[in-house]
Amino acid sequence: MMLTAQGLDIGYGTRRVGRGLSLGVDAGEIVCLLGPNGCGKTTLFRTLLGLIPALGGTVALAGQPIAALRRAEIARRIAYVPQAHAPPFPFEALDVVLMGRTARLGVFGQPGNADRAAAFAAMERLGIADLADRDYSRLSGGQRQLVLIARALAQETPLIVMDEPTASLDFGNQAQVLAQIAAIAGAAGTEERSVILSTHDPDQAFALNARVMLMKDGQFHAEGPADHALTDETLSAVYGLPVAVEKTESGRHVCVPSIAARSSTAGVSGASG
Ligand SMILES: Nc1ncnc2c1ncn2[C@@H]1O[C@H](COP(=O)(O)OP(=O)(O)OP(=O)(O)O)[C@@H](O)[C@H]1O
Repeated sequence: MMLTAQGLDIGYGTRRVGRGLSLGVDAGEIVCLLGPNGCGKTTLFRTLLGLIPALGGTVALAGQPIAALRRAEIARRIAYVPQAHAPPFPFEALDVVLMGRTARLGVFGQPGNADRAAAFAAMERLGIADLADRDYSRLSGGQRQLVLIARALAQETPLIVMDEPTASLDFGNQAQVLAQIAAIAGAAGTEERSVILSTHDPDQAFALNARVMLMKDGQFHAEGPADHALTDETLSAVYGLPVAVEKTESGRHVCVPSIAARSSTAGVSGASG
């Protein structure tokens, strides 16, 4: 197991956001965390990364308790792709990607040509090499997100944690990033790489053939392969409205929320009256 959490209680100081959370991430696996706004996804990620302490339970990386690992040791094992925000001062995009190499350098190490090459290669892989010398703070939200994913790739860790990696991306870039996530997982040289991501789009869990952790109010409501964990019943219960999981002619699963209730009839009677 690349990462295991057992009986994890998460939150901030005395404010408990979730309790009794257990999960494991295997080598090469994609785990998809789904759940409504505020259910605790980001808080769980921060706890798994050791950025905030667990309020109970344990997190272990390759069998070692995260509480006993130094920051640099954690950074060699997990890369974090946070939600993209503009930084307060300008950096070249390539320099942002280069930050992913920092964990691999010694205390006084400066990134060298090999690091710059690795950073640039990560950008090329994501199709954003043309952004390398652009000011990161002036990129679009989607471009910034891709730069942060490149940074995580350049970090060359066995596990990447991504907090809503497609949130600010357009339709085409969402599909591109999903394809990259599928390619990234299970293909890091000789070792297998794992990805754990959160998303608001359950269709993505199907598209990625991911293992799903479906969260509600700080607890796991359902878990397992997408077609097992994501059903009409579980999605309707967690999101609080009727949802139907349907299969398209091409064999893809899509999750369709009910939004029909008022609009059509009200609109028609309003127009005729
Ligand atoms: N620094 C903080 N201090 C105290 N409470 C916080 C802090 N950050 C978040 N919370 C609270 O913790 C709960 C879970 O928030 P979290 O950001 O983990 O949810 P989320 O599932 O990631 O939501 P979203 O889908 O909207 O991003 C929320 O009620 C939030 O208000």
